Amino acid sequence: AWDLTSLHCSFGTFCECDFRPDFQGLECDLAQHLAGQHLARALVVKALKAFVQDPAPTKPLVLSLHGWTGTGKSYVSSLLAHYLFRDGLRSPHVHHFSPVIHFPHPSQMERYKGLSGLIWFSCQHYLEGSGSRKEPSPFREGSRCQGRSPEQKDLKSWVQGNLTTCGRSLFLFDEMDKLTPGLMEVLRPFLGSSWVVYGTNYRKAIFIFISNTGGEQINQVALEAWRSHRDREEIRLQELEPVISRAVLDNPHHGFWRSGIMEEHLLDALVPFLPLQRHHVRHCVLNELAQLGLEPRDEVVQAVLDSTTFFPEDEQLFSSNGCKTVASRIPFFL
Ligand SMILES: Nc1ncnc2c1ncn2[C@@H]1O[C@H](COP(=O)(O)OP(=O)(O)OP(=O)(O)O)[C@@H](O)[C@H]1O
Repeated sequence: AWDLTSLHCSFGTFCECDFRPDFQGLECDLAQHLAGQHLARALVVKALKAFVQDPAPTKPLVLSLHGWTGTGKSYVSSLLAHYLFRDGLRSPHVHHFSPVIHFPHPSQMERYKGLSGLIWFSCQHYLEGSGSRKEPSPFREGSRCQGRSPEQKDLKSWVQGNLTTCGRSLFLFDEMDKLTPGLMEVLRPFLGSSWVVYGTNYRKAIFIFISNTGGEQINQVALEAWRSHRDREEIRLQELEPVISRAVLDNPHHGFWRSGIMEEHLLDALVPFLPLQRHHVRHCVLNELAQLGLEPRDEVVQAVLDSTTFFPEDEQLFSSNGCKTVASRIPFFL
């Protein structure tokens, strides 16, 4: 059947598809619910605003999110999708890739890259795979494949096809540190300013890459700041950027390894997520209780905190898995 919106989009560089940015809502939600991430919050909002308000960006927006597990990387990505697209994560223009689901076999890398043959990108497979994620994982909000039939495509033509349908597409690449090296090379041309896709303003796309790479180094900077009695909010991006870059460049399991993406400065921002402390975990518990429509009960908050493990051993400062398991542990204490 003809999809008139897609048809219209494919001819119009002005096309915004279901892109309906609501920055006020985003900023409000982040301020209220995102715990302990002053750098990520400021950086993401600033980069997005500048990008979206530019009527003719010279390149797509490319953000790389880094940090320890459970610190809010996927959570922030899901909020971005929610406040940028009318249908949020269900929008047909929001695309999520996870290596273990979409690129599981290193031996088939050439096929994934699109250099030979075709592979199945199965939405159904994605949805079944998402079952392992813990509620309220942002990626479980129903089918983001809705309205799209499973495609038989390689990564390059998949991205290109989606950009042709809608220049204002959002691509989320999860677990970048579990990718077999080489695959991301095919994305490199899309991230700069020279790629030409006929009839499409691909420069309006947003790419978000997520990984734990650099997490240990970020934690170390946060720990040293704490030991020297510096406020966490005094930690600056300039301290973290070089250590994250180094960690990525040194990690052969990271998708950017030898891809040229870092070397050619195609990333617009490295976004650090700091390790979460006890009061941040408390914040997460309160968020979760509110979401469940429950009163903030002290004994529940305390029980969740008591069941959280912290590191390093001496200081017991940072939550071992951030807020990742907060939602799944709350029911035990109700
Ligand atoms: N900084 C935070 N503020 C508020 N809630 C948070 C924060 N970090 C995590 N959470 C909560 O914990 C859940 C899991 O976090 P999330 O999936 O975003 O972690 P992650 O950093 O992507 O972890 P991983 O690296 O393991 O994928 C979120 O859905 C959210 O409910």
